[in-house]
Amino acid sequence: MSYVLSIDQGTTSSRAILFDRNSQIAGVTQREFTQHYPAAGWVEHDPMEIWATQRAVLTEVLAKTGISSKEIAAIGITNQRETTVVWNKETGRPVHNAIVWQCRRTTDICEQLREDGFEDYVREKTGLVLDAYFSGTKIKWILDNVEGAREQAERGELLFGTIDTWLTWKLTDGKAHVTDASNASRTLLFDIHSLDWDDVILEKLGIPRSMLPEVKSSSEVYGHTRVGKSDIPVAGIAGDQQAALFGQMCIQEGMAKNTYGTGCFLLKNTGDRPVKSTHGLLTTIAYSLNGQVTYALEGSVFMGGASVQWLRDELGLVRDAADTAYFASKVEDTNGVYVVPAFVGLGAPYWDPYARGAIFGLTRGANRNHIVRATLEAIAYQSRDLIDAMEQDSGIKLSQLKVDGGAVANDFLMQFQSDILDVTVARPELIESTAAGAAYLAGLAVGFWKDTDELSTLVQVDKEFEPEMAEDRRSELYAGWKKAVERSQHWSD
Ligand SMILES: Nc1ncnc2c1ncn2[C@@H]1O[C@H](COP(=O)(O)OP(=O)(O)O)[C@@H](O)[C@H]1O
Ligand SMILES: O=P(O)(O)OC[C@H](O)CO
Repeated sequence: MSYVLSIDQGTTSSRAILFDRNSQIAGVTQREFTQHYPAAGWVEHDPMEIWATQRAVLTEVLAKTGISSKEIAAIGITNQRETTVVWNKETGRPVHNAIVWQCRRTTDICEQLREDGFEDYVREKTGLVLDAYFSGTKIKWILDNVEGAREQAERGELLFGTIDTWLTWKLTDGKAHVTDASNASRTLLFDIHSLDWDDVILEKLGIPRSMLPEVKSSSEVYGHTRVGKSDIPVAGIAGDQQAALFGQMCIQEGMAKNTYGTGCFLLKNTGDRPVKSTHGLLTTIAYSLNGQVTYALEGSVFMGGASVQWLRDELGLVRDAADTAYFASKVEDTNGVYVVPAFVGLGAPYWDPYARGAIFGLTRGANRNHIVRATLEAIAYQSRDLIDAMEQDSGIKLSQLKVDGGAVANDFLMQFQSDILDVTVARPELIESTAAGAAYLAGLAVGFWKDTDELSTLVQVDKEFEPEMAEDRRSELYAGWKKAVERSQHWSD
């Protein structure tokens, strides 16, 4: 057998990617699916459409490459995290659309829990903040709002799963109702210390334990799926950001990756210690492998590449995202301009939902190039905010930042990131780290790859960006950023 197949079920598309033994991509297929916005701030997906598109791309990638199902050693799954599906065990039909991680409909439930003094307990047990982002309150919403759902759940007729669980259940014809520890750690229901569902939180949210999947490691055979005439083991599961961490082989304590997509997701491996953040970062499970759980600290930037889309679509300052590097490099600096892209408030370490976007430092000489450059720089400043917070929380200094995601194609951004952090930024040859991570986890489980030492030899660096900026310049620029952020805060309060 020569390949491992990775299923990458993201927020906007379902993809299938074939990796060979050298971790080279042999084929990719992708299908977008419908986003449902039934009310302001609400986001849903149809779980059957997710399954149909995922199944279709799986078949298509084999047809497109002419690779036989007999050549596939294992399937690994990586997924948009937190998104919640509840379905009937007998019929296999979801009782409601999936409630997507972005959906804000359960903000009031979170507010109520906070008023009840539940926040510290949740933080302590799950490592998360009490927010509508996570699955727990979304399950409660479905049980409270779908007619008859709570009674059915109490009779043991309904199952819950994040997208990994839903897909594994479908792939194995309902035989495996499982998740992995990385996905479980995003539900708001999982005690990341005892590694079990937490009965106090389940009781508070009125969620019967019988709905919940069995929590497995991130690399083992969960079941088999029939493709053509082969029964292929489904053997790896990890949430997409954790899969990217593994795909970049950030397997030692202190190693970190930042994914620059629509938003930026920064994860730092903290080894076998769950580190409690005092700066609003999340404590999460990176992966569970060979009987050992590895933890991570996580922080996210809401507006990463999305702020480049804003330059392109709303301001019309560039025609293509890639042009930003050209315009930014036409000037020596931003001429004192700072863009704070707090369009939806600010996340860690500020957590200010009332902050709003702003451009500071405009003078008569400020032009398009300065604004474009300041927007790219803002992505790097926000990432530095997170890295500083992580260093303070974990006491571990970052030695190198590994990067991936669509926006890492931007050399200007990568160089500025290195300059403002005073750290080497390493861009891998293979920027499909997420899919690679799921493939590696699955391949390890079936012996396709021997161990992480072998995998580490497969991850090749395309380019390393070394810091070139003088320390006093770095301090001056970053101090300006902090001042700009301060001015943008509490705006719509
Ligand atoms: N050369 C570039 N410079 C800056 N931003 C870019 C560049 N290419 C893509 N982007 C940004 O990266 C994002 C797409 O990256 P991707 O990893 O596909 O995101 P996602 O997985 O979140 O959809 C977009 O927001 C886009 O604006
Ligand atoms: O689907 P993505 O890549 O935008 O990732 C979504 C994250 O997993 C949400 O936590």
